[in-house]
Amino acid sequence: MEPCRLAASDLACRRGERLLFRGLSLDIVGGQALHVTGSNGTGKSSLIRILAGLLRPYAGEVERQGSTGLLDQTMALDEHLPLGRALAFWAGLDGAIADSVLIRLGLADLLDVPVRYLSTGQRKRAALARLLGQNAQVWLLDEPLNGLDRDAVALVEALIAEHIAGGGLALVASHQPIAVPGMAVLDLPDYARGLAA
Ligand SMILES: Nc1ncnc2c1ncn2[C@@H]1O[C@H](COP(=O)(O)OP(=O)(O)OP(=O)(O)O)[C@@H](O)[C@H]1O
Repeated sequence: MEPCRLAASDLACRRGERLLFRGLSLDIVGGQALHVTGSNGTGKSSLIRILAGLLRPYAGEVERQGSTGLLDQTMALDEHLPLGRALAFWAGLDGAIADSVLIRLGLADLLDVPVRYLSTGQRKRAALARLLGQNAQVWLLDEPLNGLDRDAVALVEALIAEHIAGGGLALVASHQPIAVPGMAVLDLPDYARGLAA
C-alpha cells in the first residue's frame, strides 16, 4: 500500500453559535489507528466530516494523503434495490467486492433482499462491505459498531487491525470500547460544558 497520512493542526469547529472544540491537532500515518471518544454532542461526527473534507473547519488545517473511505450513518445504498444490485452500483465505481468479503460479513445470503428490509446490523455490515470494496488507505469510521452484535463487533475490530497491519490508517469515532492493539485514544473535551461551568 502507498504511504498515507492524516494530519490536522489547530482545528476548531463551530456549529451554529457553538464552538465545539478548538486547538485540536493530530497526526497519524499508515499502520496507526486513533479512537476518538467524547460525550454526545462534543463533535466527533463533525470532526470526521472536517477530516473527510465535507465540512469546513472554523480554524485550522487538514492534510490527507491517500485514498479515503468514509463510513458514517448514511449508507448510500438504494433502499429499493436488492442488496446485491445496490452494492454492484458501487462496485462499478470502486471495484468488485470479493465474495469472500460478503461471506465474512454475513451478507452472502442477503443479496436478494431489498436494502429497506435489512436490519440495523445488516445495514452496517453492508456499509462495511462497500468500504472494503473501496480499498481506501485512509478509513474514517463514524460509530462503526452501532447496531452490531458481539461477533460483528469483533469482526470490525479485526478488520481495523488488518487494515492498519496492511499499511492503512484508521480514525474511528465511537462511544464503545474498541479492541484494536496499539490504537491510540483522543478524548474530545466537552468544551461547551466547560464554558457553562
Ligand atoms: N448543521 C448543524 N448546524 C448546527 N449545529 C449542528 C449541526 N450539525 C450538528 N450540530 C450540532 O453540533 C454538535 C455536535 O454534533 P456531532 O454530531 O458532531 O457530535 P457527536 O460528538 O458526534 O455526537 P454523538 O455522540 O451524539 O453522535 C451537536 O450539538 C449538534 O446539535
